[in-house]
Formats: sequence, C-alpha cells, structure tokens
Amino acid sequence: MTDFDSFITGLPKAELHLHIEGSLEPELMFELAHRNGVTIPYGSVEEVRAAYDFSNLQDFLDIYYAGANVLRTRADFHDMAMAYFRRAARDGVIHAELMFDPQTHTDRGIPFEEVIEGLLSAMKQAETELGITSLLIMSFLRHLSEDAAFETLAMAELWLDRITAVGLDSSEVGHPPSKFARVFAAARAKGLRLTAHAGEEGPPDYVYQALDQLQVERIDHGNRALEDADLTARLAAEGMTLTVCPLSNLKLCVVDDLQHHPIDRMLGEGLKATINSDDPAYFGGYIADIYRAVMEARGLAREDLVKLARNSFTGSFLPREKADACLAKLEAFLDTFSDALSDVLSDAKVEKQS
Ligand SMILES: Nc1ncnc2[nH]cnc12
Ligand SMILES: [Zn+2]
Repeated sequence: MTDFDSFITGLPKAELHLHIEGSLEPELMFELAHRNGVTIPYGSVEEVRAAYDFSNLQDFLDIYYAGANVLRTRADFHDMAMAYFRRAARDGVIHAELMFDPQTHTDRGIPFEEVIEGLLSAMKQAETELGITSLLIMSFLRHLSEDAAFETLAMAELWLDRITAVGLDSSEVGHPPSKFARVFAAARAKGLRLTAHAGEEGPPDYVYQALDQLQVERIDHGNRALEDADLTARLAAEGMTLTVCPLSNLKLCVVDDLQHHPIDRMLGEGLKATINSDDPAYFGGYIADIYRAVMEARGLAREDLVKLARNSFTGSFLPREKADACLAKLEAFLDTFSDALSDVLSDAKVEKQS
C-alpha cells in the first residue's frame, strides 16, 4: 500500500449517505436467495454485475428494488448491514448514518420489525466489534403517496427512540419535496431530524422546496443547486451539509465523467460538501475508493480530503460532543500520519547520504 492509499483509508471519516439496501453485494444476494428459496433472474454473480449498467436513476432503482427481494428475515438485514460495516471499517469509517427504505420491504409483506431489528442488532455488533458508531435514517419512497409515508411513520412508532432522522429518496423528477411537507412536519414534531434527496436529477427548485417546505438540515446530493447562484450562496451561508456521491453521479449519468464532477467547485463555493458511496454494491466502490477517485480525477489536495472528512463529522447527526470526539480522532490521525511521513522522509534522506 502506498502512503497515499494508507492516508486515504486511514483518514477517519463518517459516511452520511448510504442506502443499506444498496450495499447488498451480488455474492450475498445469491446466498440470501438460496437461504430463503427465492429465485433471482440471474445465473451468476458475473451476470448480476453485468446488469449494473445504468442510464439514469430510474434504470438503477428498478434493479435495486428487485435485488432487495431476497431480503426476508431479520438475519438477512443483520448480515447485509454487518457486511457493510466490515467493509466500511477497512476504509476508515468510524461513524455511519444508514438510510433504510421500510416501504421496499413492508410492501412485500416483510414486517417492519424484521427490518429494523436486524439492522439494530448489526449496529450494536458493529460498535462492539469494530468500534463504528451508527444511526438510522428512515427514508420515505417519494414515488409512493403521502398517505403511504404517514403509514410508514406510524409503523415506526415503537422504534422512534432508535431512529434519528427521516429522509426522502427514490424517483426524484415528478415527486417534489412539497408532496411530503406534512409528513416531514409530523416527523419533526416527533423529534426526528430531517434530510432529503434533492437536486440529484431534479431542478434547483426541489432544493429550495427541501429547505423551505421540508426544513431539512441536510441535502442529499444537491448537485443541481449549482445551477442557481443565489441558491448556492444561500447553502454556503447557511452552512448546509451536502452529502455528495461522486461515483453514484457517474454511474447514474448525472455527470458524464468524474473529471467533470463539481466536488471541488462545491468546496470552492464554500459549500459544506461530504463524500459518500450511496449504493456501493451497485456503483462499484466504497468510500475510500471514492475519495481516491475524486482526488485523481479532480486533483484535490490532501487538505481538501481532510476538509471533506471534517465536514462528514460536523455535518453528521451526532450530538455535538460525539462529533467532537470523532474530530479529535481525525486530528490525532493527522498528527501521527505526518510524524510517520516525516520519519519516512528523514530515513530516506539518511539512506541517500550514507
Ligand atoms: N441515488 C439515489 N437516489 C434516489 N433514491 C435512491 N435510493 C437508493 N439510491 C438512491
Ligand atoms: Zn441516495
């Protein structure tokens, strides 16, 4: 491993935009299909991966919802989440905020309890075995109705003390945030934090709606906000966290090339951007891969990566003192890394001289 790789994987970071169903790797999909006697329309892991060739968000969502059909029991949800945590730990993730889509499962007859208890048990195990803290963001599917979102909120009632936030995902265009203003107000009244996907494929107006009508504390994606200078300035002035997903943007054709990704423009405009994997099993990369890819494609400096990692903690839904503890781990890593680096450099100097 190069110094550069060990810096990127070792850099303590939080993942704020991760759909846990999007971490279901084809190998585990086959295993769960077998375990549960579910047939899937693929003959091999290679065939599954070959199907992951998307032209837009909807293309991906069709395959993603079909993939989730192998998830049946709490053990399945547990195993999927543990696989994510193990992989994320190798990439320096010390805190993860997991989005889950209950409606993807309850609409197939899987009880809400099976979904959430499986995730919660994995979260507990990840904290004791891997030292990763995590929390849950319950996301409403925006292609479904407002009533359906209210029913989901009602189903969650018994677990509200273990759900930190609500989110809004799925097909964006044609399903503006305004459709969910009342359910977000109800969630806020219950003490839940708020985030929403906006400006991934949808126009800047959807970002305004998320801010003004949903009163979100974070914007998931937010790329298209850059089309509106006033909106960009407002997001910067309000210190709004954007959970940006560069590899997802590439795979879903939001950008045509990572070399055209606006991540550094976002930072340059003073936006509080973070880097995230979105659906790593479908887009072919976990968080450190994405830090590395944007660094290479956009020529980000090491300081930019540190800024992105810092933003991931200050933009998290962690209470202030826990976020500060994560930031302290980041600073300690930077100290030891620069010490180690200067040792390597001075050893090299001594070797050269002798
Ligand atoms: N990138 C994305 N946008 C909207 N909904 C999603 N669900 C999973 N990934 C998503
Ligand atoms: Zn997403």
